[in-house]
Amino acid sequence: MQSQWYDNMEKVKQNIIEEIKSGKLDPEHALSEITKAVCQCKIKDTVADITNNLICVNPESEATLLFFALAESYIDSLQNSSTSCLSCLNHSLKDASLESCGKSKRKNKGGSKKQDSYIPGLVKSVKRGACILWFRRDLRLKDNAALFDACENYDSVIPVFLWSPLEEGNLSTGGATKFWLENSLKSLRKSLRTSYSSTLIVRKCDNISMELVGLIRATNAKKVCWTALYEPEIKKRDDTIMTTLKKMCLDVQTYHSYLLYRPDKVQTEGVGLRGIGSVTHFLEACRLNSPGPIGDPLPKPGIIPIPSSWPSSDEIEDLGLYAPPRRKDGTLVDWAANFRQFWKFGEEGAHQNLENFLSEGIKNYEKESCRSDMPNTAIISPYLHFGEISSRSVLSAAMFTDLGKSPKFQRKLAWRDLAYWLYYIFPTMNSEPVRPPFKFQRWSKNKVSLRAWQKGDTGYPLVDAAMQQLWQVGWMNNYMRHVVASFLISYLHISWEEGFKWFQDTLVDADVAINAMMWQNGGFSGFDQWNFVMHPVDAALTCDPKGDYVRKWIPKLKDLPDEFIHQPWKCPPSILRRYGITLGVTYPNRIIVDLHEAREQSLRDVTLVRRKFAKGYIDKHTGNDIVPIPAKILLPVMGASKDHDLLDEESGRLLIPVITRKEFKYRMGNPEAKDNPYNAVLKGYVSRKRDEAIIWANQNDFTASTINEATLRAQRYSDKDTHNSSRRTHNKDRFSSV
Ligand SMILES: Cc1cc2nc3c(=O)[nH]c(=O)nc-3n(C[C@H](O)[C@H](O)[C@H](O)COP(=O)(O)OP(=O)(O)OC[C@H]3O[C@@H](n4cnc5c(N)ncnc54)[C@H](O)[C@@H]3O)c2cc1C
Repeated sequence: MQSQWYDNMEKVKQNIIEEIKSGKLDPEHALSEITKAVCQCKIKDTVADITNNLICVNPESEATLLFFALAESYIDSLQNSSTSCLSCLNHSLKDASLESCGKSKRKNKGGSKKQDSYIPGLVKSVKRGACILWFRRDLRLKDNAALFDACENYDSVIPVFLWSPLEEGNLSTGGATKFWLENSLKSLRKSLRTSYSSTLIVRKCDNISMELVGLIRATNAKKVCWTALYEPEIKKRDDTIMTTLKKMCLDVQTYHSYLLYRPDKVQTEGVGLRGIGSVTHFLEACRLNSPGPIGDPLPKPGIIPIPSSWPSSDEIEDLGLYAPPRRKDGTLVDWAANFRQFWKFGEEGAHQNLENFLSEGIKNYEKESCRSDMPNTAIISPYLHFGEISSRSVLSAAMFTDLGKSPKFQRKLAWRDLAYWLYYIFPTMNSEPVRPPFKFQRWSKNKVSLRAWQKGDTGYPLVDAAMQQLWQVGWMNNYMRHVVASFLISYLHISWEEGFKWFQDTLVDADVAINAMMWQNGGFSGFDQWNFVMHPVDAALTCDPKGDYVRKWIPKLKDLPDEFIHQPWKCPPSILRRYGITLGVTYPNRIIVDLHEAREQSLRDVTLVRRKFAKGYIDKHTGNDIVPIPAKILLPVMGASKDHDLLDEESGRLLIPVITRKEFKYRMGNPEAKDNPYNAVLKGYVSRKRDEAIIWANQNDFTASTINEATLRAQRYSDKDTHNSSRRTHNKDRFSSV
């Protein structure tokens, strides 16, 4: 077959060359003849065969390459004749190959997934001057479609990173993320220099649009491209930049690789709006309505063509991303010293963590991703945030390993996309409750409690260890985020907004969309609502059973025996003394003692607000909260489905019933109830042994049993109370199986 099409092409070529030589055909016309021959199927069967059977199945095959080499030889022989016409041929070839690939893909349905949107490296374009590649949160060389395309099609590629504190400041830019960004940029620039003799131009500016225009003029660039981001504010800014550049007759292109599914393409047709906010609903919407498979990751580009001269650049340090404060004596407070120990920044670090996870951690992921004392999760969130690895690469690598097909891990990646989709629909998700009545929730303004939580000084070792980890390395696993969020919201009664702000500043993966979604869900007011509350002691039985995690992050408690490590207030004073611990001095006393009462107060506060706004905000039949959203906001995501039953004609709003915690519904009907059959507090794996050990230690230590008697009695009483009120029939932590 190969020789057959080669003969055909050869015949076409000879004919055309003869005609050019004899003057019957001018070169421009010749090109259109070739275009017709190839694309309008004069040699239809051959071309279709090749493209269908070779290109899609194996883009690197000899036959495929030969096919395009032949096409290229025409281009070369006619190089000087007409650029516009050449590029026209090139486009036609590309279109033809894409079209045929589409046919082939359909034939291959159910078989291996292939790149659906672009076949790299098949058609060598006529190079078209310089291209500015505007790096943002895609700081990688692998699977970077914008970079790949620029390298394929332009004479030179100018990698640029622009930092405008004015424009980006509100969003992803807490202290920890800025530190991360600085290091990530350094890593990218190093890779560009060592592997490609290229570089990264960085500039600090006020107005990114103007800076880009300046760069275009200085480099005579013909194109600017970038990877799309989806935060509403950034998108709006980017749309304006695109309009400005297009007015300059520039070629401007955006690529979509930040997420698995573009938020503006996910629709609820066939799924409806009920269940919105849950990952199951989201995945179903993607399954039914996504435009196509996500495709395979692209390799790094072979070469990155460099310009003959580089525009000027600031130093990365000049961007002022990491600006540690100075002491009075002038020395720097290098608060990120531990970050450097813990993290390997950049693309290499991302792939290393993923590989470690896929060879080890994933084995325990399904059942024990909650463990804070073991590296059972991927630890890739900051890399995903800054695009040092694409989520497509993560998914694809995971799918290669049997264990990586773990549904739980895949769902976690979907959670990330869900957050962006919700933020796209609800652009104020980071600043106001999605459920309107919760604007009026009573929250504590106690600054001392907030500070204690932020600094890890609550007196609850599990909470404090997590907040210490956050402070020292900018990260904690998902389970621990739930523990500290529950403590802030349900026990300290401090608004989720404070938690959101603190996380934005201290997490290296701080991500407005995800952070806001999670804090709203924890703070009762999100599209979803956690049906659990983490108990600050009992959760440890699930995530840190021996206390190793606490010992690591609070070394002053490290010598405490296992049974006291999560509740030092129960430890006999003689043992505390032996290990040099004085509660209230070397380690704080608990900022709240009666956890049960604190939780009850939280329930009362929620019930109060729900009762006050029952009319219009609670579904009479199910007791679920209702979120009213103007229909016009949701029309773009609804496709052809209209969800008529949810439409309130009078107000033009869709009244969407949302997931509501069972104990809230129970309390609505029974506000004075003393019982709580749906108690959401997770008790962890109840350890009889641990409780017995505590009793024994206290009975055998005279000092303890006298001095601490009152406290212990109160504590036992409150424990008993909480325990009795829980009607759960099994001890397994529900959340760990989510
Ligand atoms: C209150 C709260 C705030 C959070 N804020 C952020 C944040 O600002 N940025 C952030 O990236 N994650 C946030 N998360 C989600 C989650 O805790 C982290 O993504 C996860 O702990 C990162 O660790 P990992 O890479 O080992 O995750 P893995 O468990 O290995 O999961 C792999 C990837 O899936 C994604 N993912 C996992 N869980 C979630 C989730 N619940 N929601 C969305 N995506 C998820 C992340 O990109 C993660 O890297 C928050 C969770 C809570 C409870």
